[in-house]
Amino acid sequence: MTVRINPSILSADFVNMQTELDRVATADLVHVDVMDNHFVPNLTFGPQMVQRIQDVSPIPLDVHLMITDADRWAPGYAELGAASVTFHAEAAEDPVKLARRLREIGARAGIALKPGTDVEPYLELLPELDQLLIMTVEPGFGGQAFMADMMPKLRRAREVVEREQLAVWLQVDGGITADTITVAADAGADTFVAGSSVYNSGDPTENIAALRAAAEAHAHAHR
Ligand SMILES: O=C(CO)[C@H](O)[C@H](O)COP(=O)(O)O
Repeated sequence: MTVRINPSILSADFVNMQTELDRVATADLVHVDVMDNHFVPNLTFGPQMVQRIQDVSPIPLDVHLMITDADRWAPGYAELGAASVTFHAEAAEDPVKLARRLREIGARAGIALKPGTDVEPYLELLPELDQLLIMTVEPGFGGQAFMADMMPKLRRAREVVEREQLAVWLQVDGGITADTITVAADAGADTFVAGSSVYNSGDPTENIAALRAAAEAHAHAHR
């Protein structure tokens, strides 16, 4: 199983974004948290900033929209060249229609589930998706503690992906460290978003390598 490490620039220095992107060039995709202060109580940036990130990033963009009215805004992020665009299940009127639109434009389409959102109603949508994001913190802020009680959702999604032989990436986001990543890998995640543990101490390249090694050991042991 391929493991992907996606550093979250929510923990980066926004004033030196180009340098911060270059520091995570050994990762797979850069996770870009778009927050509107409506869907979550925090505000980051919008399409103009993400366009500039796209222009200068050494690796592809994994855009995570924590915004209301995803139907209106999500296609623009696909159009600017993001490799993947993930919206929250509650934020789209018709998640399947929006996922199809994103794929038509050429992006990978993802749905994100907050901790309080049940996975069951979304399992049948998996064939329409390229990735499913199981949040392991309440969306909105970096630096929160990993919620291990989300693992049953992940195991359930992994079960369906394996049974149906789907090429859907299972992503976790929130509180991912070299310790917690092993728990998420054991439960079936293959794509790991990490903000604080990549940027907040030490060297991002070494942190990414440590996360990758820990996840790979468990992803392989698991299957
Ligand atoms: O989506 C997010 C918050 O809503 C962030 O991507 C996530 O929290 C990453 O930060 P950390 O690794 O510090 O938990």
